[in-house]
Amino acid sequence: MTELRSAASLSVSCTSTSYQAAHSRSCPLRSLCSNRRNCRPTPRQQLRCAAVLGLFRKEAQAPVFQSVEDQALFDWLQDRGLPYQKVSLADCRQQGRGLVAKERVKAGEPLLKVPENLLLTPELCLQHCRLAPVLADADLPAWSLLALYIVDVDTAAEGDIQLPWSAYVSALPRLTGCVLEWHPDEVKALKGSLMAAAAQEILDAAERTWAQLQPLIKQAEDRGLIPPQSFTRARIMWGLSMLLSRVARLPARESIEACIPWADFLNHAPDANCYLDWDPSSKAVVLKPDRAYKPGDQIFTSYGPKTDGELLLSYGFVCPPGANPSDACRLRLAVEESDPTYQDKLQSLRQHKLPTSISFPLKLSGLPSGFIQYAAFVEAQPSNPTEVQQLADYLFGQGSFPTLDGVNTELLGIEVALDECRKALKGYPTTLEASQEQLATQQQKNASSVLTSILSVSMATRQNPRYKDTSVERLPGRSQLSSLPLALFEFAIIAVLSALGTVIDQNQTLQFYAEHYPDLPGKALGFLDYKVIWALQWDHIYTADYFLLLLATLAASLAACTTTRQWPMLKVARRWRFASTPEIAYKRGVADNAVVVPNVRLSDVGQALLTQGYQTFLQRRGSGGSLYAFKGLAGKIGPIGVHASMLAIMAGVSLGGVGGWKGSVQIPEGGDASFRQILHPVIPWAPAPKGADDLLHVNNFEVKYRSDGSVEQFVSNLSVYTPDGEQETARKEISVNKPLRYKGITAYQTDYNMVALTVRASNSPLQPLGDQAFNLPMANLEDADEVQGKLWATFLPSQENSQDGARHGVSMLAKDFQLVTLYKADGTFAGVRRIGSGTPIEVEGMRIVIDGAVGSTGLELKVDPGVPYVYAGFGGMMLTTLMSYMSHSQIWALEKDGRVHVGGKTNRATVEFFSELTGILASVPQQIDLGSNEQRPLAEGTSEQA
Ligand SMILES: C[S@@+](CC[C@H](N)C(=O)[O-])C[C@H]1O[C@@H](n2cnc3c(N)ncnc32)[C@H](O)[C@@H]1O
Repeated sequence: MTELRSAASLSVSCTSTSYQAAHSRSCPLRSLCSNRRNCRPTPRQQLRCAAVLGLFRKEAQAPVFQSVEDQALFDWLQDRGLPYQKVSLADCRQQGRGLVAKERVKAGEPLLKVPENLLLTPELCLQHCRLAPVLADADLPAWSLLALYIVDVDTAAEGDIQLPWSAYVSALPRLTGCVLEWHPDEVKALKGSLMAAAAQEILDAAERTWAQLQPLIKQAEDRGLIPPQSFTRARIMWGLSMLLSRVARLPARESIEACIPWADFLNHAPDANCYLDWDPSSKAVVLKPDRAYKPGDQIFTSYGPKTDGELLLSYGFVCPPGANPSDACRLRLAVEESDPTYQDKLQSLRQHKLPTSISFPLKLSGLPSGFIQYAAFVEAQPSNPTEVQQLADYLFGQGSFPTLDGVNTELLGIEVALDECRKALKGYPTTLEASQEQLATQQQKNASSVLTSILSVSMATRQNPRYKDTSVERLPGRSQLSSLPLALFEFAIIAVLSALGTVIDQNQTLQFYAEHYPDLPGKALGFLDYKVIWALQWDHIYTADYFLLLLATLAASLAACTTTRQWPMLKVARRWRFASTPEIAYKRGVADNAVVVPNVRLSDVGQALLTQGYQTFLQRRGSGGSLYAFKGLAGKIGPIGVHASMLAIMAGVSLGGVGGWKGSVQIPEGGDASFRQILHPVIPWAPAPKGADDLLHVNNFEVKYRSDGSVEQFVSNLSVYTPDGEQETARKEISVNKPLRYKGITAYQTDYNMVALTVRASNSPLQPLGDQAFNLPMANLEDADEVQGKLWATFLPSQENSQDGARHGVSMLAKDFQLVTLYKADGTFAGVRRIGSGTPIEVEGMRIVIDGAVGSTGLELKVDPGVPYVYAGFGGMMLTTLMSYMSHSQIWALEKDGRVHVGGKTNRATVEFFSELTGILASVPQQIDLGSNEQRPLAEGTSEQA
């Protein structure tokens, strides 16, 4: 299909199903092809054609590959018939490359579908290998053939010879971290651990393979099949390490071992319960995932129920501590010599042909068979030899578990096991949650740090305190910063300084502080004088550099706590985590809330939880199932919100402190001033507010009095004009607590003054012609000696210039805007007049009428860019504090052997939670037929993983 008709003339619709009809003559694109008679398109060619025509939208979203090798491999796989994939290759950080869902994937849906011709089997290796002539009679095992061929392809590629499968081999990694790549010293470091023998076994097997291949390689070199010295030991070891980490066994296909390109990009998840296998119906290797995935999720498989040690040796990685339910350690149980029935117990064990001590392999996923019986026997305290005998018969013979003196020996066994496990696992993080959280934050480990962590875990298991909690120690900076005591300490200092800032007047002059905090005996707090205030910057605490630094430190503490603790905990809380064993369900809950409920169905438990407002998720597993339910997730979000709100408040305060402008002014009625004249920046480079050049005009200032003469309110009528004074842009009547807000500038009513009296005074030299009123300026005597409160005064002359040089006239005094008191030239009282009353008074030959008083308004102006943040922060804080009080409760339940095992926990109100859980379980209907596996679907609102 080389020549295509013009795309413009096409009206073909094509589906991916038709695309998958590879090599078929029914390809719908054939109708577009001028060469259609001879057209036998390969899938790759079809794809190219379709891409040109824009027909396959899905394939148009082709994955972005990290390397040309990956791209070449994908092209090659498609050429060889890899069907449309719902997954794409992606960089999965910790795990290297991995497969990620491109679209929704359902649980159990067959994925990948790698066809037969893409399996690299030992037969195929024998067929294509350049050494084939010398291998015919060698009867090599599968792994030797696979390794030899991989190395063959790799070596040939170096000499620019492309053997079949070179696209696959070129995309293989050079290192995996498996034990074949370790330095001998690293292997030696395993001495004493359970892994030492396993590591040696792998190394010995690899050496045996090399020894077996060496003569064959030599023969091939001699016969000129391969270049001399090209198949080195290091290369063969690399080939084997590839197999260790990539070969899959296919049970449904006679358990053959093969490399399965594309499928071998799947990474391992310890809790995955699905394996790659041959699917006879689709004639391909498929993965049926055990859970649903949404686009962007990495698809995981299981490499088998392997311990961390086994994973490390073969694959070069370990799971985070506690995350691998298949991880195992050995626990030795024996009857203690101090046991009063020691001899009787030994005798009974011998009678049942059992050793007097057994080392059991313990896994998080389950206990080894016979462990519980043995533990129960060792721990039980029968009172006489007959009871010992009886117990042994029950436990190790055919009988069921007896109840001994009211003690259920089965449960006793479990208790012993749990106790021993707890002791043995002391070196691990204390809860599974802790390890999940670590998983969320853990960085990718390189091979040596992996080794360190394994060593530390194995040493810690032996309770060596040196090695405890190494993963926590790895992040000292962040963990110290997020420590609660540090944050509380910072808080306390900030609170004390803030309190000082409230008590000590801020932003006053040195003279002010010298007057109010003199360096004299009897200082405030015994030490507080103006020198201390000035030196410690307590005159402007909120903008002092150390105060801002403290705020920044507290902000860093809060941010660190949010990112390293709260956020991972929220992520963990949001994750559905089903318990795979009763022990995990118990362990996730707290001890008091672990319950075994017989004769109920898991779906009924789910139903009961639903009605109590729990989000409930049910996962079916064979005849049983697992359930996870939670409520009150908002309680986990709340603390994050509180921190975010505090950060917003601190950011607002700091911004206001350093990025603001401020100033104060007295403007008489009718007067105006530009904002820029009044305001000055707190720091020189603080940006000017938007309306800085506009004019503030005082239309009117008024003091309102109550009927008893007391002041009710100070009211200023203000306007704002454009800088040229032409256009009024704002107008507002302001009063105390009712400021003017204009383009980020806030003008508060803070003070007032009397500027002049408007009078008429006949015979005064100041009186203009006619009876026109004139303004007589008032002096402010507020700060004069012996004056308390406000007082203004003026003098109205009665003569131009007297001959004796003395000034003749009337003195007028006002304490407020209501009354004026008049005094004669000799200082005697002349009378009182109400301002604006119009009643004249005759003094010093003048007839005086006081028409009014001209006031000036005292305004405090501020620009605080942090205000929106502070308001938002406080609003958020109120809401999120309430949210924080909600309990986050989680419940795990697992149906196994006809019983439902339940574990639950909550972060608050534990007593209420326990009684709620008890009530819920009590409300679940009892079932008669425990054998039935049928599970009713949950009601609406319940998500369910099939
Ligand atoms: C079959 S390959 C998977 C694809 C591989 N990630 C790649 O980039 O080619 C197995 C290798 O993937 C990595 N791997 C798989 N699962 C992992 C996990 N859970 N954590 C860390 N590494 C993992 C290990 O390096 C392992 O040797």
